Amino acid sequence: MKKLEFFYDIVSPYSYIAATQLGQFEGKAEVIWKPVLLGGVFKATGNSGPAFTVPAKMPYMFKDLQRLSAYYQIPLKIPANFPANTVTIQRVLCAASDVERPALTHKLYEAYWGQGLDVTNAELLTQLVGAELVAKTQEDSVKNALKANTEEVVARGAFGAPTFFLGDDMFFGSDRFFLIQEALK
Ligand SMILES: N[C@@H](CCC(=O)N[C@@H](CS)C(=O)NCC(=O)O)C(=O)O
Repeated sequence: MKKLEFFYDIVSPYSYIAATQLGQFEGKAEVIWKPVLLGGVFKATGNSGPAFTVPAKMPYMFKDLQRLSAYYQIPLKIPANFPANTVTIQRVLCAASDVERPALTHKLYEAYWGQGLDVTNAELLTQLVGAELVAKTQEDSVKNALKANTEEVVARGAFGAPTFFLGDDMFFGSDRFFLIQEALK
C-alpha cells in the first residue's frame, strides 16, 4: 500500500481538521504521522504565519474554522492561548510509539481545538498523555526526533501545516484531499 506522510503540529487548526478526515484513506494509503514544530518550519522558510502578519486574515480564519467545524460536524473552540508554544507537546508525540501516536494526536487535538483547553499546562498534559511520555520530552533522542522531522519537511519543500507527501509529491492544506485521492487512483 502507498504511504501518505502527514506532517502536523497541534497548534495548527487546519491540521486538526485534516486529522479528523484521514479515515477516508483507509484501505487506500497507509498514513504515517509525523509531528513537526510549525514555528520551526515558519522560521526556516521565512514564513511568519500569514494569519498573524496580515491582520485581516485572523478573523477570516476563525470564521472559516467555524464553518469547517459545522460542515464536518467536529467540535471547535478557539483556544484562549492560541497560538501556544507546542514544543513539549510535539516532543510527546515524537516520544510515543507509531501505534499510539494517532490516538494520542486525536486526543490532544480534541482537547486543544475541540475544547479550547490549555494543553501546554503541565498538569493537563500529564493527565492526557501520562507522566512517562512527558518525562521522555527531556531526552535528547526525542528532542532530536522532532528536530529531524521539522528539518526533513522543510528540506522537502514545506512552508506550513498540514503538509502531506505521497512519494515526492507535496500537498499543502486540509483542503487538498480530493487531489490526494486523485493521485492515489
Ligand atoms: N487552505 C489550507 C490552509 C492551511 C493553513 O493556513 N495552515 C497554516 C497553519 S494552521 C499555515 O501553515 N499557513 C502557512 C501559509 O499559508 O503559508 C487549509 O484549508 O487547510
